[in-house]
Amino acid sequence: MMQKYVETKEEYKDCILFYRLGDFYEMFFEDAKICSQELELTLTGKSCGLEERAPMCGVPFHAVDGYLNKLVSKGYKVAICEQVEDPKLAKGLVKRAVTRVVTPGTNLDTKALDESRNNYLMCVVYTTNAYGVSYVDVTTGDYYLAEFESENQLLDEIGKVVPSEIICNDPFLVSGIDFADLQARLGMVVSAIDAWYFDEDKCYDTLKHHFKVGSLNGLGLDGYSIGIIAAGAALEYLEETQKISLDHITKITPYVSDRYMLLDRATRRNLELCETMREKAKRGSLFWVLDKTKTAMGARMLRNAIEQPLLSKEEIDQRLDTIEALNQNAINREEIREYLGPIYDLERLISKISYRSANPRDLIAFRQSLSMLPPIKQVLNSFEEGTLLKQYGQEMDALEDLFALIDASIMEEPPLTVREGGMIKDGYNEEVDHLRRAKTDGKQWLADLLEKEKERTDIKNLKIKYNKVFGYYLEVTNSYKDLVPDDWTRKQTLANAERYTTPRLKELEDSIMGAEDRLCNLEYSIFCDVREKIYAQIGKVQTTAKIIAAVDMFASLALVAEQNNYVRPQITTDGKIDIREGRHPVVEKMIRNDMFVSNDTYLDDKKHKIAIITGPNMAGKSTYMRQTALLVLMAQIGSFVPAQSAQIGIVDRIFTRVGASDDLASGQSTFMIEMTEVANILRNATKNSLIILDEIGRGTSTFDGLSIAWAVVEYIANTKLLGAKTLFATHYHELTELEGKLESVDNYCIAVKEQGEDIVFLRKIIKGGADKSYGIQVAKLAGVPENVLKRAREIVQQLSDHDIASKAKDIEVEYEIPDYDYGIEQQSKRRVRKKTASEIESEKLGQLSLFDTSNTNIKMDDIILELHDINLSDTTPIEALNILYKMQEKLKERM
Ligand SMILES: Nc1ncnc2c1ncn2[C@@H]1O[C@H](COP(=O)(O)OP(=O)(O)OP(=O)(O)O)[C@@H](O)[C@H]1O
Repeated sequence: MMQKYVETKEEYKDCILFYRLGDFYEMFFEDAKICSQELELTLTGKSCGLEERAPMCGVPFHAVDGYLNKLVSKGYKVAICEQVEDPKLAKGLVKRAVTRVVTPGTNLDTKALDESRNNYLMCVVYTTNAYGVSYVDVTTGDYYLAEFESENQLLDEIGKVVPSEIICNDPFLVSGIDFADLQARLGMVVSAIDAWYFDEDKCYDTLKHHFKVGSLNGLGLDGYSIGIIAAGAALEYLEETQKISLDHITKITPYVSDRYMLLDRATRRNLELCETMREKAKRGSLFWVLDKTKTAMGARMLRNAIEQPLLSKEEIDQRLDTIEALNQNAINREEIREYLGPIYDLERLISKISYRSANPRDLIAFRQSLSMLPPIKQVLNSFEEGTLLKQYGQEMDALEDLFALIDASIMEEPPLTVREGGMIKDGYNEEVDHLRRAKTDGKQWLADLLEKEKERTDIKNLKIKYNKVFGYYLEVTNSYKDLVPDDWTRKQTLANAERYTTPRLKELEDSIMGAEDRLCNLEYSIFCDVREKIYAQIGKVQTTAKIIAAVDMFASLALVAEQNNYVRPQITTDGKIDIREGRHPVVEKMIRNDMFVSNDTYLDDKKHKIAIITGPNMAGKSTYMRQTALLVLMAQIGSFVPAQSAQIGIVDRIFTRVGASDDLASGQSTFMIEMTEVANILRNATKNSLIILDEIGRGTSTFDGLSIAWAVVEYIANTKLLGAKTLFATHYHELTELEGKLESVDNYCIAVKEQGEDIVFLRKIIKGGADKSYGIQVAKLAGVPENVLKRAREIVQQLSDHDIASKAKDIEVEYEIPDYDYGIEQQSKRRVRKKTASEIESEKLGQLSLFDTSNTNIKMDDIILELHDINLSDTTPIEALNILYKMQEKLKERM
């Protein structure tokens, strides 16, 4: 047995092997150690012919689901090895085989999954210069494919889809994506699968075979090639590892990127669309505010809509019309929502039916859901001709025949198991009724026999009992033992009773038990037949489920709009964003008593492209900018928006660069991440994009930061270069000078009121630049000790006496200094460059006079060698000062 085990384990090296032994799944060796730790199981041992006993632990077969889910949710893959023949009939060792491999992306146990999100398995295939991607949710049958040219686009897609598991071919792993990092950061399992899965011909054949078509032409996949490979490989992998029917995957949808607004992964995270940045929680996200859906299907559709704002005015307007129609008829809306309440997850139920694991209770849940369809259809039909809702009403199949079928066949409260009978309703099948009667009549037969034997033997407390081992028997307590007649046969002796059978009792037992067995088998086959009949209509059920999801999503958006006083945005294509009295949808819910202060936004693609926003810390700059991005995004998903009025010119992309991101695990410095994101924005934004930049340049020295920020604004403002609409928050007040210099830049600030030494935040955005930073006042609010504040005030005073910033502007001094970035050979070569910010700052502080090496004949090499790793621009002024000071000391020594 252990030898067989080792052979099987060899085949499933990357999985934990659950090896079925009787009523347990056992794990051995390393697997046992992992499981004992992760599942808190006792580690025992088993002799296995080796010197040491094999570490072993096990879980009971009937409770396996919980343990499986625990392992899978921790990112393990589990191979289930079952006994595939009846142990009683086995000659020698019982045959065993792996029947399923459970992984995070293929978990079918819906109890373990978040119902408001899809559980995707993503397959990525990398060829010379493109990525083919496909993602499948086995629990719903959703199946997509896409193609991307760059790694960046692929990572954005991963950020959108958030699959639970990625499978890929080898080149993908070596193409530059660090999959261990991906695994750690995104918490998803990434693994390479065999190359044969990606064989092009085989992938085409897999798809043709699955969709039962002679060619792929009819599937709408024209123009896709590598995407098809990913799709074929994904399907093949599922077939191989799951060994379940995949018939519920009835269509494949190509992802059409020009239908949706492009949101990169940093923006998704920064805008907290479906989860918050830090806690990764739903509460505090846009989804949290907008989700009042009643069904799991509706929640998933809403989440997908939030992740994919639209670009077409027609499509957006159609959604807005739908919400308006629902709110003009709030009674209908609430009626629909009431009917939606009892609807279970039809998509996941029909998938369960498709892979034949649905039990009778699932069918009852299905029936209960179906019972709500006719009234919903009726309400939908009452909407005006031409509306989407009316269209849904007309298209929706209320599936009354399936309801009638389950209603007539399956009992109201059936057992969970399918093999023990008690599922099929009386009157549905004649033979079932007949066998049931035999069962009840059998009881009477037994009662009659008992009476007769009591009379004959005079054993007063004679009983007929039943157990699984002995079947029916007569039980006599010891006090009556002497009265037992000769024709009874003893079956068992207990401490104070004896058990007997008689020929007649045996006869009755046979017919009763026979009826029981036949009934169970018959009920099971009828149940399977009902399940098949439902399965036969899977296409209709899936279409109806999508309509229900959409209706639920719209009803939710409508209700949220009404409850929170949102307005319908006016969607245009003129590039103008004109929001009056806009509010942040999440922050306004988080703060108490309607304290949120609304603000206007005006941007266009001509004279008001860029708004530079200054104002003290805590004033509300970030909130304001995110609010603008969120309102545009909400409008483009077709939702009403929190404002008094909003005119939204469709944007093709939203980019954000906000605060420190949580990419620290990737091993990059904060400043490096900041600059990477800025670079990404400048490379990918178009003149129709909306860009949110929050304090860029903050991560480096003041002057470098200011210069970068300045140059970025210039670049964006220049129509020939970029010309995108931009909100730019900054603490560099110097940037406000750009208003005069660049035509399309406006200054705004968030107002505060001074009250003695303190400030009061007014949260109102007004024209003009802020005059002060109020950093110390905010530090006071945060509880920084008074003596620190006092000292800070003194330093501010000193610094402003020097007025570094204004003098810095005039400095154009150029002097010779080696460039540290050059190779050793070139280091003595003198280059001309301007002073760095740190040097100027140091100079102005009067603590160091800058040295000039031009009149000395010192070779710089030695000093440079020591300073080689130090980049001045990455240091604080004080550090820069120290470095320069050390250099000066060394120079003095040499001189
Ligand atoms: N319009 C508003 N109405 C009411 N409260 C607001 C408003 N805007 C912001 N706030 C509150 O002020 C807090 C600080 O806002 P925010 O983080 O946007 O400030 P900030 O100016 O970006 O600060 P910093 O420059 O320090 O990053 C928010 O958490 C929010 O609770």
